[in-house]
Amino acid sequence: MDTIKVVCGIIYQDGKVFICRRRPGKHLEGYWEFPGGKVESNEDEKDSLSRELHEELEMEVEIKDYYATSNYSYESISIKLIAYHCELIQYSSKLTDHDKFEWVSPEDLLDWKLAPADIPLAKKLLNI
Ligand SMILES: Nc1nc2c([nH]c(=O)n2[C@H]2C[C@H](O)[C@@H](COP(=O)(O)OP(=O)(O)OP(=O)(O)O)O2)c(=O)[nH]1
Repeated sequence: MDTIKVVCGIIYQDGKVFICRRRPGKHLEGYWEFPGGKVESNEDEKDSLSRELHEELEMEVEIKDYYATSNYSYESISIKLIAYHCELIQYSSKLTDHDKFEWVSPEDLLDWKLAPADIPLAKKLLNI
């Protein structure tokens, strides 16, 4: 099975974390995720994350430390989901690939229907 490399941001503002819902028509529609996207070949992970956040959300962040990687096999594809901590610089509610966003307390993350690959990342934030 092919493995794709995906980078995502755990984006904080005032102690809350940003999640967004994949819009209808997308793979995993209706699931909530940490925003990001596929890393192109030879692309630096942080450059890729900045690019995806601009393209999908017109969001600007400061990318901080590497956080963790979650490897997950869906039916037709395996993904290596690489997460970085980020701090929000600027966002004005623009959505393209998603139909909703929320700022949530880390302890409430598991109440949301997260994409399966994201659940280990959310659990790690809670030390469980
Ligand atoms: N961006 C992001 N993608 C995730 C997360 N969790 C997870 O399983 N994924 C999956 C969904 C997608 O199959 C893939 C990310 O690709 P992408 O977000 O660039 O998707 P894309 O725009 O190319 O859309 P598509 O081709 O899948 O329709 O990884 C996550 O937290 N963030």
